[in-house]
Amino acid sequence: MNATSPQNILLSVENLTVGYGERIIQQDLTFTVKKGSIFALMGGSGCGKSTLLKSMIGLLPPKNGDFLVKGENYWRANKNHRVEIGRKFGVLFQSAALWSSMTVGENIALPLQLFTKLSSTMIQRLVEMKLGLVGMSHAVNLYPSELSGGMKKRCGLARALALDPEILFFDEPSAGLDPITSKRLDDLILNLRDGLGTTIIIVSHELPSLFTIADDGIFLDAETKRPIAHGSPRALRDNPPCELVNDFMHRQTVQNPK
Ligand SMILES: Nc1ncnc2c1ncn2[C@@H]1O[C@H](COP(=O)(O)OP(=O)(O)OP(=O)(O)O)[C@@H](O)[C@H]1O
Repeated sequence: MNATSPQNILLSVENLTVGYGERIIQQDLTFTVKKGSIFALMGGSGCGKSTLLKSMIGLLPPKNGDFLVKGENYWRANKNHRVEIGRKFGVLFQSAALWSSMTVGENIALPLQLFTKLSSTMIQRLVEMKLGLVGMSHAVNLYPSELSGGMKKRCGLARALALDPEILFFDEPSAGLDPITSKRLDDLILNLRDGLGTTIIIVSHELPSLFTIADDGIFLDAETKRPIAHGSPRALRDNPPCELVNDFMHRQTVQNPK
């Protein structure tokens, strides 16, 4: 199958406009995400990356345009059907958003209890399996307050994986992590893509991480409120289409000139 054939397209964003109230944040957003790719939403602070992500995960209805998931029109579907389509999604927020009053194991069990009819023994097994995937089996009985930032991220990821999502959305996964922990998270994300075939949409400012893991993406501009470049972070770094993209992609990568 050709890499860009329609069968390979998992998500299509078509002429999407997103914003809050009367305020438009981004418009004319048109792009596709291929199955099994790691797709980056890039751009400077405040350009609207998280706003677009919110529209893609069902938290913010778009002002215009369409968002198709495997050919199904997400926002034009009725609410029940939209929830059903959303069952394909897993989300990891910047804060990991674990419930503080529950242990890690209980946090991961919650979506399984809410959305499946599995027995408690089976749920327990799945919790152990998901924690094993992110290397956090030992944390099953710990509370979020007992975890470091990196551990919280990995447990948040285990919860995002609870329902075997086809599509994972990450909002700034590396924020606040040291470079080694951040690199481990990159490896984990690559393993999910390569091992489970998960498609990943990622918002991140971490250029080294984006150059390592992302194979496609879109660059949003705050001033024109439009996307100004498409392509992988590596391609945009090596062949920037304009000065803004060039500055963004090179600012942190020019190292040891002599
Ligand atoms: N709930 C909200 N209501 C109104 N305006 C908002 C809301 N959330 C964000 N904004 C505004 O939308 C614009 C885009 O914000 P957004 O968080 O999407 O940008 P971003 O590209 O993700 O930024 P950063 O990289 O700094 O996280 C900003 O001007 C912000 O102030």
